[in-house]
Amino acid sequence: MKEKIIFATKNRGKIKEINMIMEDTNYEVISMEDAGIDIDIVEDGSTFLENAIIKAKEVMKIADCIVMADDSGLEVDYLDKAPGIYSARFGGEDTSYRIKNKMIIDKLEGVEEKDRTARFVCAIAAVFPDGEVLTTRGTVEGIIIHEERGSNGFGYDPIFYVPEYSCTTAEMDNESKNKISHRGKALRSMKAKMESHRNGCK
Ligand SMILES: O=c1nc[nH]c2c1ncn2[C@H]1C[C@H](O)[C@@H](COP(=O)(O)OP(=O)(O)OP(=O)(O)O)O1
Ligand SMILES: [Mg+2]
Repeated sequence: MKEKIIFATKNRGKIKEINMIMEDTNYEVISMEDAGIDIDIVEDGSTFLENAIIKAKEVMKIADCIVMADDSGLEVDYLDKAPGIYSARFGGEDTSYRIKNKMIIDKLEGVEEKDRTARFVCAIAAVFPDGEVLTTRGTVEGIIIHEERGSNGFGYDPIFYVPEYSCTTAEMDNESKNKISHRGKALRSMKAKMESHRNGCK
């Protein structure tokens, strides 16, 4: 029997990527929705890591299994690393990503290629029923292009171009994106940490 992990997110794009990465483990990842948990979590931490821990601990209050959470976002160097932890709230929480992406492109109008660097950052926290907390982080470097490209992924993927792969993360399939992404890196580190920390504890 696989051990259950509730992933404390309401973002379906994340869940898809996460399920693929966790497929080869002894864990069964279920979404908050599948777990019947519908709570609004206030993400008032000052770092990705703090917010990931807040999300996982909030769900742990009403769960009986391992809870994991991801807090992630886009850092644009020219904008002093904005939107950063405010990525989901940038331009308003309910504003579409078509508009958010356009807002970022507009803010970079006239900015030359070398100054359009950006990165996706992902912090993951795993909280265990015994109170232990494990955390990891992953990043991927890219540049902000001038128009949206691609329709896979979610969020800021259509404007995030990865030079080494000559495409945006929205032009990659889930498997390719997971190989290089902030979330892929953070979650694979978490899998490794869980193996070394938790073996024999159960
Ligand atoms: O791979 C990614 N590809 C494109 N955009 C991404 C990615 N990863 C994070 N992002 C952006 C989307 C959102 O604006 C913010 C995450 O915000 P964040 O609060 O962590 O997630 P969320 O509110 O969508 O779902 P939840 O908090 O329920 O997990 O960064
Ligand atoms: Mg959020």
